[in-house]
Amino acid sequence: MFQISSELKFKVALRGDTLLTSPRWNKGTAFTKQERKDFGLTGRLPSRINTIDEQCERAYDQLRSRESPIQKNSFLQSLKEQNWVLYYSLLSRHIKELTSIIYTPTEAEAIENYSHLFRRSEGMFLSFPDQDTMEEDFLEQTRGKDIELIVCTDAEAILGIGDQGVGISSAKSAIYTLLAGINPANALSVTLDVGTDNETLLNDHLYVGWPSKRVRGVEYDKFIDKFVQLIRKHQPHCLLHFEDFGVSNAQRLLELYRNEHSVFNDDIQGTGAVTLAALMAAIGVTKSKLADQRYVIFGAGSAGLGIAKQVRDAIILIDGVPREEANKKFYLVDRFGLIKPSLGPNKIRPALQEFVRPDEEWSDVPINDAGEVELLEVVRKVRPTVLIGCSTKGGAFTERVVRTMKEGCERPIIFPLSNPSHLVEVDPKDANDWTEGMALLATGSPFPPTKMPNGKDYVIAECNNALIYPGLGFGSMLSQSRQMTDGMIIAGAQRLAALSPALKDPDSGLLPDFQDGPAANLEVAVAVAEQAFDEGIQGVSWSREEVRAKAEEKQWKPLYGKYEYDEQGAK
Ligand SMILES: NC(=O)c1ccc[n+]([C@@H]2O[C@H](COP(=O)([O-])OP(=O)(O)OC[C@H]3O[C@@H](n4cnc5c(N)ncnc54)[C@H](O)[C@@H]3O)[C@@H](O)[C@H]2O)c1
Ligand SMILES: O=C(O)C[C@H](O)C(=O)O
Ligand SMILES: [Mn+2]
Repeated sequence: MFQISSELKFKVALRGDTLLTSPRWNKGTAFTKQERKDFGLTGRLPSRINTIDEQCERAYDQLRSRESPIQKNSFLQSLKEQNWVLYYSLLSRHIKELTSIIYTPTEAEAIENYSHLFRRSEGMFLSFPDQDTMEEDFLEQTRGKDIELIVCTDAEAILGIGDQGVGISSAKSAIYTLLAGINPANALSVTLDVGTDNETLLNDHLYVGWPSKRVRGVEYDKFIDKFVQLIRKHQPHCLLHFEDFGVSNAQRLLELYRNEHSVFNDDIQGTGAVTLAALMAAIGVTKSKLADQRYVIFGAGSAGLGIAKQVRDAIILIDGVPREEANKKFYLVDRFGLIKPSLGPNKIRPALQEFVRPDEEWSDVPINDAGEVELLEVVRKVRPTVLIGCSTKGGAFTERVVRTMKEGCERPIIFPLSNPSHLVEVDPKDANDWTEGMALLATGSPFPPTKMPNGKDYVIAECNNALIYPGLGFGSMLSQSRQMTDGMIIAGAQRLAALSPALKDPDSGLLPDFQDGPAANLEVAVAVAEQAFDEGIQGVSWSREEVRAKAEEKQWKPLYGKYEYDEQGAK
């Protein structure tokens, strides 16, 4: 349980209702008698003074009275709007249970219904038609603030549920606080509203975003550039986290800006890193090497390509394999089947070039009516040891696909990573049954343990980027590196892999449990910051030996401090 720290003291300039309606400063019934007097609250609150434990107990009881996950999500969203300390304190006490409510999978439903559940706006909305005032709008909310983290999205490819217009996902930012201790006052979620091609939203008169088709091409690029340059000008040290951009923009924008600013794309790099960690744990169980695997990746979008590149880079770095040779270990399959040159340039993004398989290799393999090599045929020919899904196609790893894979290798490593839960490429229970308990499994959304043939539970690791991106980001913020380098990301992934419970017991989950997400992300952050020192790109004056102590010191905790009224104090 958290203790009220006598050392935390704040000078606060808000009084009465403005204090009670400030989620950052509100303590509700936990205001002390003295504070009630000093801040004009005595007549505004019932007499009894509660502890944070009592407040959490009450809030948890209220939460439990909501039946469905989406009702619980709405309740927690309201709580966040009322009192940050109480919200994060409650989440911290029930991390595993409540992460699935505020984040994946329930957030998908909240996002889809954003305009109908809308009560109060959160974060910043920068809309295409208002771009002339973008700088003023940005400064209005950020002037005088030390923004360390901006999570931004244009919501074109939210999870696997596609274009959601302004269905904001502020959960990514909340997870930074919950799992890495980022001060929520220093974080900002930004929605870049460039329209939507989602007809349901466009036809919905309650849709709260800009009701127009998506802006694309030069106009889009200019809008994004205006935003990025604004950040470079006014918040040059902040980490810019890109989330859920469409496949035609994600990689491109990352490459465009990553050398100029500390930019991070979660779907590409966060997913690549967490999947690399899970794979390292899996090969620890099978006692093999990354370079010994044959990889089939189904879904060659942001996540699929991010994983291929991340694992390829690790094969080069760790196993010393030349790049060309390492590339050949990957087989990418997308909606048009295996990625090979004869698909033509329209179906192969330039970024996929390194992983295109030669047509000759497939001349003896059956094709479908559209001339494509389907997943089953790829699995038959390649006999992969690793099969990863990030396709948004629920159920794509059929019984035939999984059984065929099992025929070709003893311990198939199968990671169906698409979110939310109903889009999972194979239910882990089925994959476990079809492989007689031999598959090493990890999923993107949380799933319950499955039974092994010997009756033992097999824990399904949650291979979700939330297990690593808060730590990657925190490590970069802590070291004030101007870039998030590949070396920093690999260092984070290696540290996470080293925490795998499967290294001690092969039947345990491949990755730490989400309940241990804060400890895991702290370790990742330390590794990332140390790597920044090793690469000489830290922007701080303290030394590498102090990284851990500085990390612990910097973490925000959901604790009430003592308030003193001061006109010049915080607002
Ligand atoms: N577990 C995680 O941490 C994690 C991280 C990122 C993404 N994801 C999930 O992965 C999925 C993809 O995300 P993304 O960001 O890469 O999206 P994306 O839009 O960039 O990529 C999706 C890719 O899948 C392909 N695809 C669509 N339908 C297909 C089909 N029927 N067969 C084969 N391929 C098909 C698309 O052509 C595209 O290349 C989503 O469900 C997302 O939730 C999971
Ligand atoms: O949001 C998640 O749960 C993971 C990932 O970023 C995704 O897009 O699915
Ligand atoms: Mn995402």
